[in-house]
Amino acid sequence: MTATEATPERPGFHRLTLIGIGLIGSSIARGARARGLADEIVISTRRPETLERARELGLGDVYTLDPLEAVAGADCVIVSVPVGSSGAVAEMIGPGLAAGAIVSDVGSVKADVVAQMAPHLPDHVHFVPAHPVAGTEHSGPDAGFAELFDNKWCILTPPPGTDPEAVARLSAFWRALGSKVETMTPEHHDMVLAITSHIPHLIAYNIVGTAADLETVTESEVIKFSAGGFRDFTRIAASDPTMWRDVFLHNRPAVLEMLGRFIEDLFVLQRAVRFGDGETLFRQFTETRAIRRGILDIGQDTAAPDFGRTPKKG
Ligand SMILES: NC(=O)C1=CN([C@@H]2O[C@H](COP(=O)(O)OP(=O)(O)OC[C@H]3O[C@@H](n4cnc5c(N)ncnc54)[C@H](O)[C@@H]3O)[C@@H](O)[C@H]2O)C=CC1
Ligand SMILES: O=C(O)C(=O)Cc1ccc(O)cc1
Repeated sequence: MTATEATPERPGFHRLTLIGIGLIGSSIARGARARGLADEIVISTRRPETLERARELGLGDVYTLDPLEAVAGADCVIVSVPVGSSGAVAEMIGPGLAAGAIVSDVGSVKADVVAQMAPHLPDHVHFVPAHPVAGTEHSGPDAGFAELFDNKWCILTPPPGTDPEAVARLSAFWRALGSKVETMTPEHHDMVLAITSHIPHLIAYNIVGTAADLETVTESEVIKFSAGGFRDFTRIAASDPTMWRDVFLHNRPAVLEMLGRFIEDLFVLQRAVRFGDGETLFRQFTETRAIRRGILDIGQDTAAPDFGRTPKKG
């Protein structure tokens, strides 16, 4: 397939450049290769060891540490680095981007990433930020797999005035990778993801930390008796520290808003426990059970952070 032949029915790119080749970048590479979505895949990353590993795994066709060389002649560039590095990467690649290229990312945060990247991108490219709501607690090029995006959402947040054809081409690419695509504003994305993904990760990091402190008192009991719920939290709390540090540093307003609401609601439950208010507890648990059943009924469970359901890969 060539770039000129690509249509929403026959999606794909001529030269697809992936900057960053960890869990998400390498899953895109594997998926694009498996589904014939690029004539050529160019891979660039910051560390020579990671690039060498990508080469050993055969993830692409061209490998370079030079981001400018990587983006030359690319009709699509996808940046898959921790969100705190998005601006620096955009600054490096900006001068080398070809006219008409689609530039995208996969960051878990959108408003701040758009603010970091947009000033460095020339007017002659189409900037279509994206977030595949699909992942695992693993990271690095070995962790990716071609099916990661199957039946998962990919959210696009194109700035107002973005060429609809570029949005359609990137949507078609993500659909061909297996995703369901939805478009929204970056600000709305950040609020939704704060409560559905970012706060759950913060809670997991916190509860495992609290339990680890207890463990020093009770020796190995926390691990020994850890039943379903806690084990699932430990999976989430094993997620990459750099990536998650960046998410919390770059989605502060939405995370603080949702954390405030969460803490208020937690106090209500704490009060109910303290005063033996079984009615409040029962009502709350009944409501949340109905929400879970509703999610399963409409087949949307893959869209939510899935504490423990994703099979371990890589
Ligand atoms: N891990 C997950 O479950 C998901 C992650 N995301 C987003 O995807 C992005 C990448 O995450 P992962 O692939 O999980 O991370 P990862 O840690 O597996 O890979 C990150 C890659 O970026 C490279 N890198 C870091 N800084 C760089 C720089 N300045 N220039 C070039 N390369 C650089 C690293 O060497 C590595 O290859 C993040 O923005 C994250 O928020 C989105 C959906 C799910
Ligand atoms: O591993 C899990 O359960 C996840 O929640 C993966 C994940 C992490 C970050 C995202 O932005 C999207 C999905």
